[in-house]
Amino acid sequence: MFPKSVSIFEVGARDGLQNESMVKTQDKVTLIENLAKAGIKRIEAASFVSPKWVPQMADSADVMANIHRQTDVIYSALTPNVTGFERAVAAKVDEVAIFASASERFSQRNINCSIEESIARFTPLIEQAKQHNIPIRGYVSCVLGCPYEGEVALESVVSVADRLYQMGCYEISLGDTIGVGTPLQAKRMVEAVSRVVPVDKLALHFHDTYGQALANILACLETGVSVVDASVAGLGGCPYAKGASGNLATEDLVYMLHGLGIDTGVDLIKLAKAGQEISQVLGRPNASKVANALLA
Ligand SMILES: CC(C)(COP(=O)([O-])OP(=O)([O-])OC[C@H]1O[C@@H](n2cnc3c(N)ncnc32)[C@H](O)[C@@H]1OP(=O)([O-])[O-])[C@@H](O)C(=O)NCCC(=O)NCCSC(=O)C[C@@](C)(O)CC(=O)[O-]
Repeated sequence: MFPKSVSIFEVGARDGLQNESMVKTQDKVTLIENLAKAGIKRIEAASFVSPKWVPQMADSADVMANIHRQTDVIYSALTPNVTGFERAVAAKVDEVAIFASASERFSQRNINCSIEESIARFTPLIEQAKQHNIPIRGYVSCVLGCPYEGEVALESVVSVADRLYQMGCYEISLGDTIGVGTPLQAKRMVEAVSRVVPVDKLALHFHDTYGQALANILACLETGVSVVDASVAGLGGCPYAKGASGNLATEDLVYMLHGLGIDTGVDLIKLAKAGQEISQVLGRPNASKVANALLA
């Protein structure tokens, strides 16, 4: 049984643009505003990580300050530590996201610490977020494979997801960071995690490197999960996962969901135009098959 509706968590402006060389602040703002106009209600708009690590996101405070915000849209940001959280609060984000990994080596490469150290680093951040009444989302990277270790033990995925949930994350987003997973594997992973984290608190975050993301999402929807991360025009990748392409294109996801009779609240044509505009700004082909077909 598929869910009646799916909540789309749009990550193009963060996961997508963190990998692009120096996009103008105004172009980011326009993208975020266009996404909201297309009916997207949850937008990851910024990332308060170290600008030494990811200079592409250094203007996150300016992005947040310049968005013409819609009251029914949640504008979220990544925060790796208390410094990032304080910057996010100053920028008046609606919610923050912490990000851990199920793979030790990816954790070291991405946030310069072990999995255990990352949990310790998140603890004071979570305490402060609770004091400010700011919801915290949790990511687990490398849930279906790691660019440095290859296979990742399912027990590690389950354990990290469980810990982030127990610490107070309201939702756990399961990241196939390098898009290597296949449908049965993805479904089994979600089923395993849902034994410790309720399925209605899980989200799918599948990169499309091997062209499997849509099939993986379809398989996982059968478990009851109803939140899916996606990236308009398939923007992006991860600076610490070489060769990984962007998340599944939001347009392709919306097209499939609407075809299944699943409500998203998104206007597909407006979304496709938003993706086309940012693709033109970046001077790169639009990675959404659906957008290319619709706008032809
Ligand atoms: C975690 C750290 C900071 C550790 O980095 P570090 O070098 O170990 O930390 P540090 O505390 O030693 O700080 C180094 C310098 O950065 C500064 N600094 C420190 N923190 C901040 C901050 N928040 N904001 C601004 N400045 C900061 C700090 O003040 C210091 O400045 P200095 O004294 O040298 O002048 C670093 O590794 C980092 O920022 N990593 C982020 C990497 C990243 O953004 N990766 C991509 C996002 S994750 C992803 O894409 C996966 C996901 C979520 O999409 C899911 C999936 O697909 O799997």
